[in-house]
Amino acid sequence: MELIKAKNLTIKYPQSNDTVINNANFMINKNEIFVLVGPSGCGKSTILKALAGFIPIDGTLEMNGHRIVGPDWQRGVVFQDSSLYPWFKVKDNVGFGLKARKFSQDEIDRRVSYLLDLIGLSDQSNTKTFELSGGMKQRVAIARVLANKSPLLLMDEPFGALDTFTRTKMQRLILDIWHKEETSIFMITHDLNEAIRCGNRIAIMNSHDKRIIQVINNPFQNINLEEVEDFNLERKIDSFRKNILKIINQ
Ligand SMILES: Nc1ncnc2c1ncn2[C@@H]1O[C@H](COP(=O)(O)OP(=O)(O)OP(=O)(O)O)[C@@H](O)[C@H]1O
Repeated sequence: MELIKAKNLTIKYPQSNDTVINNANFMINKNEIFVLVGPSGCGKSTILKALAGFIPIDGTLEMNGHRIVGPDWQRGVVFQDSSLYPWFKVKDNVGFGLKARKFSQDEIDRRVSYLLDLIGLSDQSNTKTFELSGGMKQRVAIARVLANKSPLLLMDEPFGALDTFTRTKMQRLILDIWHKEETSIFMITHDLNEAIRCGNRIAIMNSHDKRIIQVINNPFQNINLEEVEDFNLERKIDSFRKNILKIINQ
């Protein structure tokens, strides 16, 4: 089932004559992880900003058949350095959006406690956010977005600032969250192994077409490439990765 539909999506930033995205056409299904890869500067974040409703577009961009005209709770955004309130307790950062939407304190407490359990930070509920590690902060940022039950999470290099070990753990967490919350995820990454581990489908941009040029099904989701011992499987994944690189460099 289709969640997002982009038809002839074209984007120019105000005060610039350059067309950054030119006639892009793609769709994102309900309950899928749609990962976008491509070279630096090709327009990945611009597409994410359009999906979030942060920037004006030409063409059509719809969610559940309704035009995206601005930011709203239905699309939650997680950036590489998500801006949490450092002096807030962890639980207050997670419940912030719900409070703003005037949910009852009971509902907020219930949802926040469930989410802290989900991200493994129940013990840090009352800790001030600035005291957390980078990986923990990113987990709080994800929980804060999940609190709103947005049908679509938009993630721009969410683990880009984390070390490899923490990153691998976060990828597992995302897959776990995705199973439990039945949400859809649009994720940008520079790391092809991350794309292969997380994505149901991988969308590819190159440096000159200004649009998504191909979307491929990923048969290797949920496989942690660092743990693969089967030589044949490793070869298959390697050839899949090389194919993606070939398309990026086209
Ligand atoms: N606010 C802005 N105003 C004008 N031009 C912009 C703005 N933001 C981005 N651009 C331009 O749009 C193009 C695409 O940028 P974008 O950030 O979407 O690329 P990206 O693929 O996400 O890059 P990266 O992988 O390095 O994050 C670039 O040429 C960039 O300079």
